[in-house]
This record gives sequence, C-alpha cells and structure tokens, in this order.
Amino acid sequence: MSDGAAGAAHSLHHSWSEARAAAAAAGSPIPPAEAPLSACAGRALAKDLTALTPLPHYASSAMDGWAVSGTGPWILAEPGEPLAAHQASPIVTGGALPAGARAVLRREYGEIAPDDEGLPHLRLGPAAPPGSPSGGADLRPAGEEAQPGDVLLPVGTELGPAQLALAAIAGYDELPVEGRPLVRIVRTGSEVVESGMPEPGRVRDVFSFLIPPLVAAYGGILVGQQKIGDAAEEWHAALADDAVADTAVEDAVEDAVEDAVEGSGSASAPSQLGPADVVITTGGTGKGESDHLRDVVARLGGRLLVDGISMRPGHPTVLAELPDGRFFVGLPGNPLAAVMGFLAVGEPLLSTLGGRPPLNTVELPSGTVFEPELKRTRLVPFRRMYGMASPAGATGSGMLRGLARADGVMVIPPHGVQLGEPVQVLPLPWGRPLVEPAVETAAKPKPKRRSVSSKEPVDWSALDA
Ligand SMILES: Nc1nc2c(c(=O)[nH]1)N[C@H]1C(S)=C(S)[C@@H](COP(=O)(O)OP(=O)(O)OC[C@H]3O[C@@H](n4cnc5c(N)ncnc54)[C@H](O)[C@@H]3O)O[C@H]1N2
Ligand code: MOO
Repeated sequence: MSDGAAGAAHSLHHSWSEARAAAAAAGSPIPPAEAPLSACAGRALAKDLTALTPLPHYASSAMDGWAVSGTGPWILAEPGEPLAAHQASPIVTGGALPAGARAVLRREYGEIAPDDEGLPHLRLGPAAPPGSPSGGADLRPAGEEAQPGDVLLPVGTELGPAQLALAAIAGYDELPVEGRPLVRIVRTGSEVVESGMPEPGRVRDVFSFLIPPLVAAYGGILVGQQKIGDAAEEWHAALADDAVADTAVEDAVEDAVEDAVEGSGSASAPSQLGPADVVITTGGTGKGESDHLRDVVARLGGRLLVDGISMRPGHPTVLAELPDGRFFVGLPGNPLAAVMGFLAVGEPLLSTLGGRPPLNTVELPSGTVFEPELKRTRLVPFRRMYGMASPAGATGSGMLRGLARADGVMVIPPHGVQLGEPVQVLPLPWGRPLVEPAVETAAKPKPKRRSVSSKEPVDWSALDA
C-alpha cells in the first residue's frame, strides 16, 4: 500500500450515513446523450420523440389481393404500375399501392376469368359482398397513424418494448436518452471458480448473480464483466483505462451494452473490457498481500473518498475517484458484506450519476431487540412478517441464506433498537414490497345493464368488476 493511500485511509473511515452522503455527493448527473436503440431499454427519453415522416410512410394494402381502380371487371396490369380506370394489379399485405389505386379487392372476393376476347381479367367472385370493393376498402393510407412533427412519445417516457418498436418504425436508429452510468464489474480472487462444487480453499462465484441486478436496479448500465486473479499487475491492467482509445474495444463495448440490455441482470453478462463511468471490484478490500485496490488507486493518481465504513458487514468498502473521472467502488469479497457495501456507496453513487435521488429508507417496527453496539451500524437482512421487520437469520458476512429470503435490510443504529420500535429499512430490488399495498376500499360503481346491439363490439369490462 502506498503512503498516500494509507494516510488517507485513516481519516476516511465514515459512518453509514456519512458514507452514503459522500457517495451521493461524489458525482453529478451524467448529461443526456444519443444512444443506439438497442441500448435504450429502461431509459427515459430526454426530448419529445416526433414523427419524421407520415406514419405509415407509404400507402399500402391491408390484404392480399388486387389493387383496383374504378369498377370491375378489371384489366390486369403489371404489379406496381400506375392504374388507369378499370385496371387492377396483384398486391400483397403491406405492398405499396400503385398510383391510381382506389381500393383493394381481397383475394377471396375476386377471380381471374377470360373476357370476351379470351384475355384474363379480374372480376368479382361469388363470395364478394355486394358493392365491393367500396372506395378505400382494405387500404392503409399514408399518415393514418401520425403526421410529420406529431409527438409520438413525450419527453420523460420510459422506453420499453412498445416504445422502442414505435421509435424503430418511425425510422430512428438512436434516441436522446437520460444520462445513465456505464458500469464495469471486475471480480477478483484466484480462489474463485465459475462452476461446480469447488474443493476446499476455493469458492464458487456469487457476484455474477448478485451485482448485475443491483447495478440495473439503481440505474447503471452494465458494459462488461471480468474475472481476474490476485496478482498486482492483473489488478492494474484491469483497472487502468488503457482500453478507452482502442476502437476495437469500443466496438466490443457497444456489443456488450446491447448484450447487457438484452439480458439485463443475467449471470451471462459480457466479459469485454471497456470504458465505464464506474468500475465495481469485488474482493481485495482488505489489507492482505493479495489486496491491491488501494495501491492501484494510488498508482493511477486516484483519490480515496471513502475507505472503510463503521458498519457490519461490509466495513472495508472503498469508494475512489480517478483523475479521468471514473469512480471505483471496492466491495468486500464476503458475499453479504459486498451487498451491504453496494447499498452504502454503490447505490447512492449510481443514483446520483443517473440523475435520481438516492434510495430512501422507510420505517418498520422492529420484530426483535438489538442491543447497543457502539460506533457501528448493523445491516441486517429481514423478512416482513405481520408488518414488522424480522431478521432473516443466517446473516453472517459470508452467508447468503438470510439474504435469499429477505425483503430488505434493517439499518440498526449503534445504540440498538427496542422490540416494536420503528427502524429504518432499505428495500432489496428482488424483495417483496416493504409497505403493504393500500387495500382498495371504495366500492366500484355497478355497471349499468344495457342491451347489446349485435353490430357493436361487446364490452366485457363488467366481468372485471
Ligand atoms: N486481518 C484482517 N482480516 C480481515 C479483516 C480485517 O479487518 N483484518 N476484515 C475482514 C472483513 S470484515 C472482510 S469483509 C473481508 C474483506 O475481504 P476482501 O475484500 O479483501 O476479500 P477477499 O479477502 O478477497 O475475500 C474474502 C472472502 O470472500 C470470498 N470471495 C471473494 N470473491 C468471491 C466471489 N466472487 N464469490 C464468492 N466468494 C468470494 C473469498 O473467497 C473470501 O472467503 O476481510 C476480512 N479479513
Ligand atoms: O465487514 Mo466484513 O464485511 O464483516 O465481513
């Protein structure tokens, strides 16, 4: 460890609330930017999305059949050629209407038969409704959905599948979206294995499952994951941002953004290196020989903002800032400690960078007594039972059973908590809601009985009442 880092470490030991405040104040919201459509899922539009052209942008057929002009019988013209009166040409659903077409005759309503001179012509078949096709039948006029300049989606709209589909059909390849932090995860530890039941001394990786959903829940976009061992040079190579100037790597990152968005929160997240606003490391926060985080921060000219938090578990958590503007969030290797470290500094940092307020605690009555434990906040996974927060059990720093059944995390102050006393709690993104959803008590008005005309669509909504 360098002198500078060691010197800073002592004075940077924060309380739980100081650490959260320091992380929230460390950065400022990332400005809006254009992003490829494939990287926009879950993000909010930074400007109104307007129609660039009429929607649809050309007049087309809504049915397979013939585009026709005037009344039948019709002389057959080549597909796509302009039609004069009493001419028709074959057309498929979605096909561009030829100039002069006034309607579409569905395939099942027409038949091709020889005329008096033995030439094939189109006439109405026996199944055709009388008078068909009426003018405009089975056409999709250009601009029937929107005119150029119409607002398709207002600023602030969260982009989901339907909104992205609308943007795509309106011809957009990129959208202006709210700024969101790009996040890279570097998992460390030569003892960590990725599959199977490891031998003693080795451990199965948990962070590829735990961290990506936390990143996504608090507004980060995962752009890459990497696993390294314990060598100092490996750490340095992984955390130095040499990759930024490398266009091949930038391409890889673009692919990674797409993969991360498609499989958001999945364990099969990409493993490419790439530029990121925030790098989250796991393990190596201790002061052992294989713990290099603080050294690398010092070597890269960075500054420790938080170096240890008076909390349990997760006390060795680190937050650092680099001269290139990146942040490092150093999470302890113990699984539960890492989640708590993430809640302490990762969540407020990502929320701020994404332009959102940090997560708020809510109050629940404590289902048990916590004796005082001076100078240390305890973070305890709990289950909501009968409206109270009850510790989930098996909540040691290296354990996961408690977390696996928890709805949220109790923030126990150093002076302890009495049974039934309100305690601050934080939600977990995968937990049940911490507050019971309000029960709807107002009686719904009884739907009026009315006769249903066979021509009107039937309103089945009364069945939902
Ligand atoms: N002498 C001291 N030793 C330790 C202290 C201390 O104050 N003095 N603090 C302890 C506390 S508290 C914690 S928390 C850990 C922090 O450890 P590190 O962040 O340095 O992490 P590692 O030593 O690399 O690993 C700790 C533990 O976590 C397991 N691990 C690591 N990565 C993974 C992973 N991807 N999936 C599952 N488990 C993982 C690793 O095998 C170790 O068992 O330090 C204490 N020691
Ligand atoms: O702070 Mo450690 O996180 O208790 O195991």
